[in-house]
Amino acid sequence: MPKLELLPAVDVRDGQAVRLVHGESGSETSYGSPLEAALAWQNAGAEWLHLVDLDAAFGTGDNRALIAEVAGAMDIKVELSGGIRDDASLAAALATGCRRVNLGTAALETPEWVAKVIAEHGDKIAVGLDVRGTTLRGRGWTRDGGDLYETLARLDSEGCARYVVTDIAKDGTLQGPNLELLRDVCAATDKPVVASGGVSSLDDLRAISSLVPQGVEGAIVGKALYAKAFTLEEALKAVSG
Ligand SMILES: O=C(O)c1ccccc1N[C@@H]1O[C@H](COP(=O)(O)O)[C@@H](O)[C@H]1O
Repeated sequence: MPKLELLPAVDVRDGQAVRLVHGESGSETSYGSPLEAALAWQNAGAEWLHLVDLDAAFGTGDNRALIAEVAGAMDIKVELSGGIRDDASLAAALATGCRRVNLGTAALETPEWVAKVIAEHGDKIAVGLDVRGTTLRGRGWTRDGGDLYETLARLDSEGCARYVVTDIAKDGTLQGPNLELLRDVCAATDKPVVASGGVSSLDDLRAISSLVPQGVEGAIVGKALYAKAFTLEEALKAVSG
């Protein structure tokens, strides 16, 4: 059985690495230079970086040049999110050399475009399913965007390669992941799922690891690393099997 992939997160707002609580604008805690944070995770042994342009996601500008600098400095695989909603933003994202992009709002608001880019780019496209309960949220998680399972069925039928599932109620809270949601999503799709939101401890990572046979491929870890609940080296060891 493959081991759980860990994706340490660097979320960028106004040029800084930040963590939010429940993804709410204004709840930021700042952790300094995004490049330094990303290099620290790479040096600690990460194989992936989850890199988010929060300003682009919220519609408060963008950090496109800085995101390109960070992605370009990485020797590891980069998953890029935030504000990728049309041909121009997708081209800019892919030009960073990232391994894949996450589409959020676009999957809710412009499904035809998303179907087109899934067909064109295959597994370079993942869709972020950011949910409250079973209702999807877009535009910086401020607007409802439909039913999780209806959208998942549509995206599956269009060949979407992978889903990044975030329980907004858990994100940035250090309250533990929503394992029930992950189980339910895995039961509804054959495609791999990356878990996001709530990881607080090595036991949480072990619990997510136990869902690898059901289809969970990876876990995004944010606040717990920045708050030093554990080190990335400890996390990688915990999921190494
Ligand atoms: O990661 C967050 O904390 C976050 C908070 C609020 C909004 C978005 C957030 N993250 C990522 O942004 C994309 C969605 O961006 P868009 O809707 O495509 O512009 C989503 O995949 C999250 O990974």
